[in-house]
Amino acid sequence: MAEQYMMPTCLIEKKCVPCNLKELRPMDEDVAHTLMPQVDKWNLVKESGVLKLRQSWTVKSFTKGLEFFKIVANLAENEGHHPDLHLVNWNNVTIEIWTHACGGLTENDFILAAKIDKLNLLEQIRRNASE
Ligand SMILES: C[C@H](O)[C@H](O)[C@H]1CNC2=NC(N)=NC(=O)C2=N1
Repeated sequence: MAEQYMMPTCLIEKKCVPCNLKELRPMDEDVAHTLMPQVDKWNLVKESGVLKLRQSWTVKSFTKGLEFFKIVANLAENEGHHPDLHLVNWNNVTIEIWTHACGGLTENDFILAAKIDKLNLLEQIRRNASE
C-alpha cells in the first residue's frame, strides 16, 4: 500500500475513492511530506497524533464565508470526501482535511486539497459579488 504513495502522482487528475476499505491505514508522516509540494498552500499539522492538512483564509464577510463553504461542499460531494469547515470570528475560514475512517491522512485528503486550491475560492466569491 505504501509504495503507491512513494511515486508523487498528479493529484489534481485523480478522484477520491470510498473510504470503506477495512484495511485503510493512515499514511506515514514521511510519505505525507512527499505529497506536500503538490498542495503547497496547505500546512501539514498533527493534532493529538492525527495528521491533517490545514489552510486558512480571511473573507470579506460572514456570508462570504458561507458562500466559500458552499463551493467547497459541492466539490466534496462530487468527490465523496469531506473536509472539516471552520468559520470563526465572523470572517476567518479554516479548512482541515483528514480521513476520519482511518484517523489520519490518505491520498483522498491530498486530492481534495489540490482540487480546493484549483477552485481559486477567493477569486470566485469576489466574482459572485460583481454579478
Ligand atoms: C463511503 C464514504 O467514502 C465515506 O463515508 C466517506 C465520506 N466522506 C469522508 N470524508 C472524510 N474526510 N473522511 C472519511 O472517512 C469519509 N468517509
